[in-house]
Amino acid sequence: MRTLVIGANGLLGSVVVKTLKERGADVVGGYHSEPPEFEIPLHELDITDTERVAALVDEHDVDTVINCAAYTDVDGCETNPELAAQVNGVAPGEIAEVCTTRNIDFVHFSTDYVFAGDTDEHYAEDTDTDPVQEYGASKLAGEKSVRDADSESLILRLSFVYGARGDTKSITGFPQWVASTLSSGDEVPLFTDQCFTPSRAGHVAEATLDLLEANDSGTFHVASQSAVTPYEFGEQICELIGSDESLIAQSSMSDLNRDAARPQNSSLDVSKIEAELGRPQPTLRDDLEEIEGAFSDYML
Ligand SMILES: NC(=O)C1=CN([C@@H]2O[C@H](COP(=O)(O)OP(=O)(O)OC[C@H]3O[C@@H](n4cnc5c(N)ncnc54)[C@H](O)[C@@H]3O)[C@@H](O)[C@H]2O)C=CC1
Repeated sequence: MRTLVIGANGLLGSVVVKTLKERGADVVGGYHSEPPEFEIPLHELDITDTERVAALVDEHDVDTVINCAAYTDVDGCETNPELAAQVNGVAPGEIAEVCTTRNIDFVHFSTDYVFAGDTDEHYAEDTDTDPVQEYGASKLAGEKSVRDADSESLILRLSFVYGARGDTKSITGFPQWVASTLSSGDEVPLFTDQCFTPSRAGHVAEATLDLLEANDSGTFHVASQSAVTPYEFGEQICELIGSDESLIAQSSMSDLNRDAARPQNSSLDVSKIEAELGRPQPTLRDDLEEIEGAFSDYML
């Protein structure tokens, strides 16, 4: 099995590369500007350049393409909707076309932000979509373009991706910010009015490869079974590193002036993938334990 991972320097992409290598697969990586720290064939690649994607697929004779690249800056997408539409909407469909004409597997990732987030329910795969910002609209367009081009593709919707990078093993983003701020003894303001089911990158990578091995296709939600607010997520990080819980302060989404609206509750129903893989999705506590070592710099 030889797999082309596009977006190999992103958080999820780096973890997918690592997981493929652990499973003994040959991996080729495409990255946008900075290469990841892997000893595999690496190529600079813009996913909007479909001819280049096709050339790499042919050059390396890959049998699977996993697209982890996306324009993930939610506020950036709001002010630059044309770029969002091109990178998140059009390009994934063109790559799906490249794959289907060669009869090779294609995996694409989407987001909980395709939903409006104005209900208390968890969203199932077949719930009506209604994104409230350009990022979600562009990702929804990407789902449609992929499905239209390749009905056998796998589309995996994720929610708040976090984890330890596959190459450097370091944590990034929200958990890193919370842990480093707490370990410096500073207060961390965290929203109590937003809710999601965080997707740990390592868990997503394992589930993705298991679905591929089982020859699955279609749309699946891959996330934790725990629906939490950022405040509750922060509390669990605080407990993990042994910090002072009084440093976590309650805040509200309206305290921040951001270009794009966010869904209030974008929690994903994960029962479809649980039934398919025959195992429960992890709780947030399970997931944090898996990457406990990556918090060692912040342990108190
Ligand atoms: N980060 C999150 O909280 C969530 C992410 N997702 C989805 O999960 C997937 C993986 O996201 P992450 O790893 O978290 O994001 P990330 O931002 O860490 O990685 C995205 C990668 O795409 C690359 N990229 C951007 N534009 C590109 C282009 N034109 N050509 C080639 N590469 C390009 C970036 O350089 C980056 O390395 C994406 O499809 C994203 O939409 C879904 C839900 C939540």
